[in-house]
Amino acid sequence: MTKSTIPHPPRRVPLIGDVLGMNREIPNQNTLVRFKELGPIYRRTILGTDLTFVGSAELAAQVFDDSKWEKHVGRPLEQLRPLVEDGLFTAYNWESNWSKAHEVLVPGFTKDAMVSYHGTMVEVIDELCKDIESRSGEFIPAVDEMGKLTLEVIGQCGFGYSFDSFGGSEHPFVTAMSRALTYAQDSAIPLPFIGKWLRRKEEQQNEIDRRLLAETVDEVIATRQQSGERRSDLLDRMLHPEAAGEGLDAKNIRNQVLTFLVAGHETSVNALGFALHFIAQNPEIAARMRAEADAVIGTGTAQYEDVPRLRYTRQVVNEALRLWPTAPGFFRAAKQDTEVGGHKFSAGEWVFVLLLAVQRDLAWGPDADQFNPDRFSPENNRGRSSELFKPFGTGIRSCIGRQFALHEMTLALATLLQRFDIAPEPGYTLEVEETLTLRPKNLRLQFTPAERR
Ligand code: HEM
Repeated sequence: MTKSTIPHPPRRVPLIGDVLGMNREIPNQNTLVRFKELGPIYRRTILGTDLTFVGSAELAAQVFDDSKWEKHVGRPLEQLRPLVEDGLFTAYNWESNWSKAHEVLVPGFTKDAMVSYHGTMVEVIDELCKDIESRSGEFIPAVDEMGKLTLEVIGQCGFGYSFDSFGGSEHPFVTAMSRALTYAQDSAIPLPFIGKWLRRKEEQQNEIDRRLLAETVDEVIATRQQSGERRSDLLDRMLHPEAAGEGLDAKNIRNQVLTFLVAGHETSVNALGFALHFIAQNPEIAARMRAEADAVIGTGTAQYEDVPRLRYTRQVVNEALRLWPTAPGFFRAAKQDTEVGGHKFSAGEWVFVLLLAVQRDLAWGPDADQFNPDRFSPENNRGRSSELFKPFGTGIRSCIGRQFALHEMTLALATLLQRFDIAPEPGYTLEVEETLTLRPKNLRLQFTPAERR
């Protein structure tokens, strides 16, 4: 079988290619639907560029094989390069700064490091609860509210910097970041002719956003340098590397700080949003989480060791990340001539693995589209193949912040459940919007102090 046999959407337009049936607003959800029509692998060819999508566990397993495939910095990630250049997330595999930074920063995510961040996470979650309590009974925009939490947590734990998120209006960094990600996503699909001209205004806005993001990062770094303070955090590790010669240059430190502010914030906030949506919609799930939090944490403050014992809460987090992976997929490139599902790929060719489809593979059962945290119970976890659940990516370039995110989200949800009854807005049905990530659109929830406290 040759690569030309890979299915493509119907009605190919001469010269331009497979432009019909594209959806620029929700491209990932559109791709999910296409798999149902075209099978687990298909290709759009637009203006000569091939975009190949993989959407089943069986084919994903082939592409996750690190001996044949590796991370690819795809178009949307390339669009972020003017902003974060060779930061960990967007670095090309061959860039020496990737391995340098990986070595310097991995110790910032060990168990000891996580223990050191725990107290700050507890404090920020407490501030979040106070903020929510001051608006008790109102329907509040849940994603914006969780954004205050995740920005403060990464700002304070990673860089000893507070964005004063609970002080007043949203920090301009958040708006600029969200727009920059949407801009990157929009650039993922090549635009025929007139598109470039239509995007002039967005390009200008993107310039402004990039400047603001860069200025914010400079302020975060300058604040630390001026104070001369030493802390056990990510910034300290970069500014004062343990071994001589291991250091990152100033430009790369800047790229890493911005990378962490974006990567450490955007995906976690949206995952919390999805989890809260399902918790609000399912009172029996909320009741189980609350009973667990009461049993594990009791009436005091959550300790570090409590978090791994919040097993059901973690199942809820996992299930939210399965059904709506906030990083909806990632790119993989062939390291050698190889095959996927019998289709030939030459070295350097790439595919986009849509987790949104892979994590709903029928191997999860006929109800794969339903939210059910019991899928992740210890007995159901036994024997499941790992490619069915990859919300944090795969291989050496998978998420460095995985434990950080899981600890933060589990702790935050358990604390919120202990303190509040959470109700959905009447009539709300989940709609998912896409920047580079997925997020619940217009999700507003009502938090009322839990009656028994
Ligand atoms: C629910 C939360 C999160 C999700 C779903 C998530 C998902 C991912 C995924 C899928 C990748 C691999 C992307 C690729 O292969 O192109 C990745 C990489 C990365 N993530 Fe996360 N992430 C989350 C939270 C975090 C947090 C909290 C941090 C930082 C504190 C972080 C920092 C990074 C970095 C720096 C990379 C690039 C790693 C490398 O290539 O060396 N992420 N993440």
